[in-house]
Amino acid sequence: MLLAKDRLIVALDVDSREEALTIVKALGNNCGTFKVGMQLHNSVGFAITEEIIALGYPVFLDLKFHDIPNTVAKASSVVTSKGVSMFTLHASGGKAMMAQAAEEAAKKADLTARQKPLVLAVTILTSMNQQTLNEEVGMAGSVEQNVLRLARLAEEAGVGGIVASPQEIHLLREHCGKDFIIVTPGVRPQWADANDQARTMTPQEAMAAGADYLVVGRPITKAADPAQAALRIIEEMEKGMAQRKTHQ
Ligand SMILES: O=C(O)c1cc(=O)[nH]c(=O)n1[C@@H]1O[C@H](COP(=O)(O)O)[C@@H](O)[C@H]1O
Repeated sequence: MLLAKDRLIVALDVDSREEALTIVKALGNNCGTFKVGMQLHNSVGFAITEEIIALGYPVFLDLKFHDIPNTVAKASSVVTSKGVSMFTLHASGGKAMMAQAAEEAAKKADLTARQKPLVLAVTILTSMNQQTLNEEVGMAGSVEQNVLRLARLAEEAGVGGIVASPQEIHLLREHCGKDFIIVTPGVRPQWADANDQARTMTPQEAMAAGADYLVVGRPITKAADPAQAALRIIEEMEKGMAQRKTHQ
């Protein structure tokens, strides 16, 4: 049984190795996984992912692959060979893309005796709302309908889980398998700014709704005391997990 702190993923959205390692050292074991995204990866390359793994922390490499199946499958093989624990692709890349990525990652993990990474399909970005989805992107239907459709496609394709906003967790828990992992960014404690996130909930609400992991960036990394902010969030997550148990 994972503790609340093991279910907290901290997004290292910074530009340099030094800034990233300062946060990693400040938080230490007060989070389960560090997320390296396109900002940090494109600034300093794979070296930072390898360095954090060498320090003994799991890394979620969030590069959100979205390309033809062969290209994404090969990229999935590469990131697996680096020893990442989780990585992302866009569910809207389609079933074949997701299935081949999951297959290649599993094959590479076997070949290199690495752990099999959790492949996560991003459904509808948490920065989008009903209006941007329908009017800008041109996807018909509600956000919830689209998240659920893409989540089902991801499950059929054989990836391990999805990324969705906390507001869809109840729906996903109802319709997806119980072992299908739900990772939720767009998490905002009452004391933090929403920034560019549109579909938010507090850490307590997201855990009570049934999230497996929360992704939190700025409320921790931009806090005056990141370790203290992480501890406050973990306490809120614990309360949410306790509520979930009494509901089940
Ligand atoms: O894939 C993600 O991690 C992701 C998907 C999504 O829909 N929304 C989203 O915010 N994220 C990531 O989650 C993190 C959220 O950071 P904060 O908004 O600073 O807490 C960022 O690193 C985003 O790239």
